[in-house]
Amino acid sequence: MSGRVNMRPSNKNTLLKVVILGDGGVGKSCLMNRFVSNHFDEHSFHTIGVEFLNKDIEVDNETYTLQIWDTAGQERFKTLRTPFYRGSDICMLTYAIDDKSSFRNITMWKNEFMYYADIKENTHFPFIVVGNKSDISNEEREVSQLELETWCNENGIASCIETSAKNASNVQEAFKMAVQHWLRAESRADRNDCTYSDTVDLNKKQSDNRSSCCAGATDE
Ligand SMILES: Nc1nc2c(ncn2[C@@H]2O[C@H](COP(=O)(O)OP(=O)(O)OP(=O)(O)O)[C@@H](O)[C@H]2O)c(=O)[nH]1
Repeated sequence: MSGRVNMRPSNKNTLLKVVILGDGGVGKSCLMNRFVSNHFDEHSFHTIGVEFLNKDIEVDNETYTLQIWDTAGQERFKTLRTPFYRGSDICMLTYAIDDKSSFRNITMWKNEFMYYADIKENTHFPFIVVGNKSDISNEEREVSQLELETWCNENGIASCIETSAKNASNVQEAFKMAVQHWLRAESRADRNDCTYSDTVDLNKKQSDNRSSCCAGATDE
């Protein structure tokens, strides 16, 4: 028996909830607007609470509907944003590469997300780290790509990318990378569940109304 079990009808898009977190001013709203409407606002206002937009994306010949939640990064809006973390499929931890303190704070954002989304430690949750404003000059840069990669390695995060919402560099790629990361996490979870079901004691009497993650699996 092989392969992961796809339980959804093939004509339905998978809906993925993506939450974008990071300090106020790093460009979360601009990233979402660049991705959804290919638009950039030089004078973007601070977000109050949360806003969300949907956008379809094709990855590996499958279409996914991303429900993107743009949150308010300012500390005073914490109680307005945290109730929306639960049920997220992907978390985008965002900083601005010309703002070192926003980079240092991604640890705080990760912890805040884990706590309010109720994600257990050691869970392979699909985080992606995004260093935005890559259009700035070298003189203005405060966080190197090496620092980004080192932080991700130390924190067990496999996906990181530098973007510019301003000139659209890597924005599509960041969301695509996020979905690919989610797919890897899903297939790992499926494998773990199937490993469990493979080791069920067949001599033990089982109830008739049991459910199995591997129901409908086919031999290939
Ligand atoms: N140079 C440059 N500026 C950007 C980029 N993305 C956003 N900005 C600017 O950064 C400022 C803040 O952008 P927002 O998208 O509102 O930031 P935010 O993270 O949503 O901020 P909060 O809503 O307060 O959490 C705006 O003036 C944007 O024009 C980028 O890629 N490059």
